[in-house]
Amino acid sequence: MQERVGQFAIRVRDLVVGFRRHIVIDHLTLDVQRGEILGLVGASGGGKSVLMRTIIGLIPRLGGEIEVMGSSIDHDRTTRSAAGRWGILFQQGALFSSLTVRQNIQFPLRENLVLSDALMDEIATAKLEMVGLKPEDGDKFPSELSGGMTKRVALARALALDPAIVFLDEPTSGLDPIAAGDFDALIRTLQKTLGLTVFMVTHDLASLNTVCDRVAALADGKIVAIGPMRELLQSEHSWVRAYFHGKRSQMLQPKAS
Ligand SMILES: Nc1ncnc2c1ncn2[C@@H]1O[C@H](COP(=O)(O)OP(=O)(O)OP(=O)(O)O)[C@@H](O)[C@H]1O
Repeated sequence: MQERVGQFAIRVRDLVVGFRRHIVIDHLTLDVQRGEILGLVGASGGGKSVLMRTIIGLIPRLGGEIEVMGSSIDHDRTTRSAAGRWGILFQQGALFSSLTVRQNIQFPLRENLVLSDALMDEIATAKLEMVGLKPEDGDKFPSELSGGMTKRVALARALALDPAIVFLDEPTSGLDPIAAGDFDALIRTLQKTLGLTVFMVTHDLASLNTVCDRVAALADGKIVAIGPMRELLQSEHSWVRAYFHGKRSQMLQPKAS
């Protein structure tokens, strides 16, 4: 099939990443389509975070090519020039504990733009609303937030610069199933209303089932299967089969009547 120009938010070709003699990502190729929610699964320590951090230019690569929204990613020059192209939600939320929620959301704005205080406040209030929080939550400090609220604030901060892509590292970890389901619904709503591309590392089988358009499985440093969840469930790859058809996964799947 001929590829349309601009169809991909992220294109990774033949990527190699390693530390000393330890190769973590081994000639990996991956396309993420614009506007899709892609879930990335893989064994613990298998390289999911390394892949995500390499795509956003935080880790240098040993070989291969990375393109994000049509621009190639260069480890040394990425951080500043990339501002606004993507937002990131790290695993623990990573909010600044000495700043209020509002100041946390405004942090990327202050770093990258020159705006009046009034406009900054307006933007922070709009982002809070976008993630289902109240304007008065903006005055709280991170220590006063529940786990679910922390994730929402971290998401609001990731959205501060109106990015085209958001990277989410295990967004529902540590949340109870109801809060996790609510967060999944929020991600889906934002993807639909803002046309976001979402790259999500997750172990959460419910998220993979309900939110992701496609799921990519990382094993042996490569993407060994990619497609809608129903296709992943049919994969013959031994690790993918063990992941989705192992005892714990079976418990989550409805029993045939
Ligand atoms: N800065 C670093 N220096 C050296 N080794 C690293 C570094 N960052 C990651 N690694 C190694 O790379 C491998 C992949 O780590 P990574 O954090 O990407 O795994 P993961 O798939 O995200 O795991 P988990 O699901 O447990 O979070 C591990 O062996 C880890 O020790």
